[in-house]
Amino acid sequence: MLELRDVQVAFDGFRALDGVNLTVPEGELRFLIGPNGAGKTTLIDVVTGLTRPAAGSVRFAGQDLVGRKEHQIVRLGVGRTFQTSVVFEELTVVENLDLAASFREPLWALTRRRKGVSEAVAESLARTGLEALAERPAGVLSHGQRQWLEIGMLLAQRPRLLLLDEPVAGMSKDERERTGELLTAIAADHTVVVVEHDMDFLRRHASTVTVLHEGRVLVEGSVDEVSVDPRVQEVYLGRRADDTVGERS
Ligand SMILES: Nc1ncnc2c1ncn2[C@@H]1O[C@H](COP(=O)(O)OP(=O)(O)OP(=O)(O)O)[C@@H](O)[C@H]1O
Repeated sequence: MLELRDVQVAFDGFRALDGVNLTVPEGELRFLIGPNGAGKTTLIDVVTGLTRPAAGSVRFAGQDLVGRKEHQIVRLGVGRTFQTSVVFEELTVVENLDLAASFREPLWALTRRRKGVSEAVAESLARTGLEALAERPAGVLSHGQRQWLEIGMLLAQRPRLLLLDEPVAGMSKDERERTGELLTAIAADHTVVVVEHDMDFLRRHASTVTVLHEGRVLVEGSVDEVSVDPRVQEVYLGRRADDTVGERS
């Protein structure tokens, strides 16, 4: 379980997070939305140790995360994707997965590794549906396949909590659908937090949505509850929430 209490982050006096309270129970697929600058990426940065909050607590699976280094938080089972790609184009799909998986292994395990793919890598390939592309260089993947590879690279690290920043941005309709199914499948045995703006996507795949605005949690509820909430509509410039939310990125 992930729990943020009264988390505050300030950049030169500007309050990017202004007292965020958020609880994500184990095994939930939680969507995080909010206008540009609402603090969504900052929230992920705080959980993953990239940004240290000025105040508040961040707990995951009984551990306090504040003050820990990024790699320590990864080892506690928290993984994230970035808005920018971390894939090595010259390496094959399986090599990228292998490299990601090795991040959590001690050095002796790397030197003693047998030939062939590890269980974690094989599982990631199967889950993301990339088996047929395993030996292709990552550079030849389509945009959608590349995003799945990044999710696979996270899975290969065997996290318990995954934080995904706009995983369907730039994807085709079919790719979005497959990603929604993938996220739902992953949430069967992980806790997943997804930053996403696309309202159609949320309607199809989200159960609970948290709306951030100006560094605070504005509303939390089902997609239907959230999209008709007057506070959410007002935040999205008084237009129909589903129009505006869909446009922003
Ligand atoms: N390192 C930083 N230094 C200064 N200001 C920052 C920094 N990181 C974020 N901010 C500011 O904090 C606010 C929240 O940013 P954040 O990226 O978390 O928003 P967001 O909700 O993810 O927005 P977007 O949808 O545009 O990605 C923004 O006003 C941003 O300009």
